[in-house]
Parts: sequence; structure tokens; C-alpha cells
Amino acid sequence: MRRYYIAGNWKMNLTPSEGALYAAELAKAVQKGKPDAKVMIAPAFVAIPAVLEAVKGSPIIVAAQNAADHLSGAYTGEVSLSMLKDLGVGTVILGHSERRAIYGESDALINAKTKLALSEGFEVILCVGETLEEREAGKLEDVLSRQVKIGLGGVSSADMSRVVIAYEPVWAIGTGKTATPDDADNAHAYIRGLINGLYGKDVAEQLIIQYGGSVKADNVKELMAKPNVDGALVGGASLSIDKFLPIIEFGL
Ligand SMILES: O=C(CO)COP(=O)(O)O
Repeated sequence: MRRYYIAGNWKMNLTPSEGALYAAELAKAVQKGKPDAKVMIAPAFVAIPAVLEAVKGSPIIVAAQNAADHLSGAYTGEVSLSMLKDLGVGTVILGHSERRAIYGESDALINAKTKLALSEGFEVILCVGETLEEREAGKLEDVLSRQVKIGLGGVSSADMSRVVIAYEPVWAIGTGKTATPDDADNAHAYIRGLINGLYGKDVAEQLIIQYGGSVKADNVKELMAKPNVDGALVGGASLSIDKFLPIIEFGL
């Protein structure tokens, strides 16, 4: 039986009180229904404690959207993995295209964060994906290869059981443009091939690869039907129960 993993990245939306109300409602719905997937939500840092409290006793995983590349010290404005661990968070999204494009995070920095998070026992959702310019210039494979190889540099085969890759073509994020299920499947197959080359067949087959970019109730089923698409990283449509619930209950 296939394993699916659907994640909601709230980005800089929902205050702690809004997030807690929504998360409590989602936890109730998840316990009543039968989601077809493992379900994760990633609130803003300040909303994490309230959201953790709201989902207590439910199978929903609460993740962070980012973390610093150091565990403590003089890094004004940053939040460390040890702080997140202290709250009870065990999953972190790293290398989101908004971190790369808006905050200038390099592949080397994302790799440092990935290695630190894995050594601290976290599960890492490593985001990769090309811009429209890169895709149109025929550089899709070069970009994915660079982001995967540098992002995972020094990560052991054993630690790969705690790595998820999210393929998020930048041109499909928040734009309403979704990659076709075949586009997504082809990119995922390429990524799986890279992992096969780096870690071998078993790790490549076990790897969960999520698709992200304008995932909605009306396209999720088609995407999940593809052999290399094992889940989704959802932005806008993860912000309300009426939009997110049909995504986690895609019913293949
Ligand atoms: O960036 C995303 C999730 O991390 C995707 O965002 P949208 O679903 O809003 O396109």
C-alpha cells in the first residue's frame, strides 16, 4: 500500500489564536474522518505552542517552516532547532523557495541546516524547484541536481529515512498555475533517480517526494495518482478547513 504525506505550509499567515482555533477544528475532523495520508501543518514560530496544544491527542504533526543553522548564540531574530525541540517539534521545512529567493538562502546554507536538523533528530522536508526562467532555459534537471546534491551533501544513508523532498516549481507557487500531473511526475522521477545514484535503490524507493504549487481539492487526486508523487506541500489551500480537508481526504 502506498504511503502519502500531505503538509500544510501556513507561511506568514494565521495568528496564534487563529491558528489554534483552526488546528483544533482540523484535529477533530481528522479524528472523525480517515485521512488518506500522514498530515502535517507548519504554523509561524510564534503560533507553534498554541497549535501543538490544539492538536494534542490527534495524529497531526506540527512542523516549523525554517530554523537557524546554529543551536544558540548571537543570531538576532533567529529560532534554533534546540528551541523547537524543547517545544516538542520534530519536523522542519528547509530550503523553501521563498527562503531561497527572498532571504538569499544558498544551497550551502540549506545543507548546513539540513545536517544540523538531522543530527538533532528532526525529520527534514527539503524543498527544491526551478524558476520559470530556469525551466524555459532547459535547466530543470541542472537546478534539481544542484539543489538535491548540495542540499544533501554529507547526509548518511541511514539519515535519509528522515528526509522528505518537496518539489515546488517556483512558477506554480501561489500563482494558480499547477504543474500538470505528468510534469510533476517527471520531475519527481528525476529526483528519485538522483537519490538512486546517491544512495541506491532502497533509499530511492522509500523516499517520499511531495509536490507543491497551487495544490487544491480539484487537482489533488490526479496528482496523487502519479507513481512518483507521494504527497503534497500545500500553501494557500492549507489555510482553511473547507479547502484543506478535501486535500487530506483525496480518496484514491
Ligand atoms: O509554497 C507552497 C507550499 O510550501 C505552495 O504554495 P501554494 O499552494 O499557495 O501555491
